[in-house]
Amino acid sequence: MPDSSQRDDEACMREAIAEAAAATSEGKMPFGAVLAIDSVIVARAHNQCPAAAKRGGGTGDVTRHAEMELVRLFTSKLTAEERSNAVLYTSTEPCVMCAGAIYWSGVSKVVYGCSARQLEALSGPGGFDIPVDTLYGMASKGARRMECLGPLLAEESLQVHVDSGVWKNAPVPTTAEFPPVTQADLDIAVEAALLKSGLGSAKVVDDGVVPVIDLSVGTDEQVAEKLWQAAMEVGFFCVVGHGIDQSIIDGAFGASETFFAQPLEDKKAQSPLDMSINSGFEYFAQVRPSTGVADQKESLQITARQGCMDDRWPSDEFHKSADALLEASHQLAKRILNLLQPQAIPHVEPETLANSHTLWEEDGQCTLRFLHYPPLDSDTTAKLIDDGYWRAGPHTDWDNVTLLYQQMGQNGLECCANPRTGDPASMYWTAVNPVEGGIAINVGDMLARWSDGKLFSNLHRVRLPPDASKSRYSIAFFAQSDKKALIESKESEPITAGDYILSRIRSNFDKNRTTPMLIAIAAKYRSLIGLEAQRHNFELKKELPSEGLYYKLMSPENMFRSFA
Ligand SMILES: O=C(O)CCC(=O)C(=O)O
Ligand SMILES: [Fe+2]
Repeated sequence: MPDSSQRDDEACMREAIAEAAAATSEGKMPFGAVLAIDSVIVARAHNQCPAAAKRGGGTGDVTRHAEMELVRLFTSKLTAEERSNAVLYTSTEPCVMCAGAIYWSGVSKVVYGCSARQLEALSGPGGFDIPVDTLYGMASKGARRMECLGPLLAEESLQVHVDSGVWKNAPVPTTAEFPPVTQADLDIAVEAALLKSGLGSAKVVDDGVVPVIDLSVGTDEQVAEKLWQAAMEVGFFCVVGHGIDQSIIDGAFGASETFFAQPLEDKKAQSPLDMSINSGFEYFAQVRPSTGVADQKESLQITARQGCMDDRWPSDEFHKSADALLEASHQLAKRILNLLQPQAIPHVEPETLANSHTLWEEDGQCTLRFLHYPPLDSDTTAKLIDDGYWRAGPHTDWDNVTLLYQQMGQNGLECCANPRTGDPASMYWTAVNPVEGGIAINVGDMLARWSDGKLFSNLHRVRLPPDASKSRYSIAFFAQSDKKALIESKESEPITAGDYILSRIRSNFDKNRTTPMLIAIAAKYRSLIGLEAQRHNFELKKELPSEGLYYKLMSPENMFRSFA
């Protein structure tokens, strides 16, 4: 039976361990500490070093260990006498730096959870070579003594270290220990695993293997079969013979160049951004979860829903050109979806998928996005590439299919297998260069959901070329089912397309959704993709220097599918 002082020590230690867990949920290193006087907690703190920095993914103040934070906090508030009655509880045996700070703080006793040696089994050698009691013994020779106790509740403290997912030798919990994995969980894990994928060492296959399919050759069945193969094997393909008049495409690119050539203030004034409806002009504002920095682009979003573009058309000419391309793209997307549906979603009525896309109706979600990647001088470009910037950072689209219009000579788009496919051998980037008269097409997450993963959405990105002295223009049409359309997959719960998009936003940015299961999944995909995972994109991004707009982008309320 523990005596009352041991019970008190354990109660206080649990508070220190809770602080360590709080650090994890903020994307910080998993260490916590509290100060107690007569077993009443009077101060608490946790580590403030970003976990991503530990993995080489960012910067951080390395002195912000939990004990340092705590000592700084209470030494400025408590008298010397109060401090001499205080006990400091820390979830893990202090390092040399913190041991020094604790000693100088004048507390009477320090209690630690797991020992540094125990942590080393998870972390690998960590430079904690001098056990802290030896250290205090040495320091207090001839001066005052400070009591040192531990390990205490080591297992509970170590569990927080394991759950944090930051230590390379920590066992990855098996899924058997957790509830079944849902699609939303997978989505979060994959998004998490994407972080820094833009900087990954994946090889680039420049003379890519993106299939080119002529839609005007063969029967519908034959074309459907070719599309299906391409969608299954590569996820990206290029269609020619699609029936869209080149003059419509050229007209839209012309309107795009005219619009983007204007002064920034004019563009903002002509088409003000409303992120809640994903409409309007955006300038270097879209931050990808995979990179944590803004895409080097400006774009104009047109969401084809009633009212979304009211007072947002830059000009009548632009309106006319955009409408023509929107209409033609909508028709082509519907045709492609009709061809894919029998194999992708055999359990729903024919044409259900295609018919779930309306234009300009009450709950339409199709979007046409005009993109411009402005030219840069060579010094700026070199610096941006060095700092991990992309014209468009790696991402998957959230829609059913995307039609992407490119212009000859304006390369840079690359695609890569989705980590969900689970085949590390296919994790390389392939150029998706423009093809004369062709439209690049890719599968998005929504179709992956409809089809229970028979089809996968692909990662893709737009490279910042070493010579970025010329603009790149592209136009993307995102075919997205109407808000009220029900995505009836066989294996996942039915969900409306509107809620699906919202859940993607929430799942990415709701820090409360952190569970050990997600950590396990992220760890699994991290090893598959060979990239650093980061479970707390939202929290991590709060660390990054960014403009106000960025915070708006990150907030679920304000950000309606602006990451597609
Ligand atoms: O500009 C491009 O080629 C790709 C754009 C893209 O992937 C997107 O906006 O989702
Ligand atoms: Fe995209």
